[in-house]
Amino acid sequence: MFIEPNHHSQPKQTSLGWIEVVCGSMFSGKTEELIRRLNRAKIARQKVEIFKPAIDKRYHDEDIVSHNENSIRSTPVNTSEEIVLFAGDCDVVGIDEAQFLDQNLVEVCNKLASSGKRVIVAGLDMDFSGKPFGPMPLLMAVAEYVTKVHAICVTCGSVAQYSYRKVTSQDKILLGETDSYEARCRRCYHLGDLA
Ligand SMILES: Nc1ncnc2c1ncn2[C@@H]1O[C@H](COP(=O)(O)OP(=O)(O)O)[C@@H](O)[C@H]1O
Ligand SMILES: Cc1cn([C@H]2C[C@H](O)[C@@H](COP(=O)(O)O)O2)c(=O)[nH]c1=O
Ligand SMILES: [Zn+2]
Repeated sequence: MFIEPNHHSQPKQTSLGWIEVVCGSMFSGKTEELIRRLNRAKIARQKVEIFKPAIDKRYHDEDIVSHNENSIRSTPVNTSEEIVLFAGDCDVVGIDEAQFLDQNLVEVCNKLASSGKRVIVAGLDMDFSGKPFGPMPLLMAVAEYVTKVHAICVTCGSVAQYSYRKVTSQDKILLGETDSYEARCRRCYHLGDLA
């Protein structure tokens, strides 16, 4: 649980920011947790700017939407550098689906945090094949705080950290929901179709 700092009590130049990463599999609650932290920052009257990769248009062009239909308005970006341009003088930067952004996101987040902003990044730590996804592992390395959230294995009910792909595509990027993916624990993930 994070206690939101009061950015109004200190001049911006003297306060350092930081990076928080929220990671895990699909359906683990990353977006819910991101929205929760951003809404609390808004309640604290902090200026919040929220971004998502433009390719993720599953539910809505601009809104970030969780699997249980919580939503928050965001700005779609094509590159991580656009985040620096649009962040302006905000106190808090939120980024969802960070796994789809370029590796430069690490430098962008460091720059934003060093300029006094709280940066909250959510994304998949692993792709469907169990490999680290995009800039997420590097972000986890440089972040002050990393929260790994877990889903429930749809096969056995255990704690799930894998996003099991139910269709044959081997493309790293394949947008989808329960049509193409399910959350699985280690055992059921490795059992594959036998689970
Ligand atoms: N297998 C599952 N395990 C846990 N939650 C699930 C599962 N399938 C669907 N959900 C729903 O997904 C919600 C989390 O959605 P969301 O925050 O969008 O996850 P993420 O961004 O990690 O994919 C849960 O609160 C729950 O309502
Ligand atoms: C595992 C995996 C997922 N994706 C896609 C599928 C969804 O569109 C998003 C993840 O969304 P969520 O908010 O975390 O549920 O990523 C992909 O393209 N490749 C993968 O390997
Ligand atoms: Zn299982």
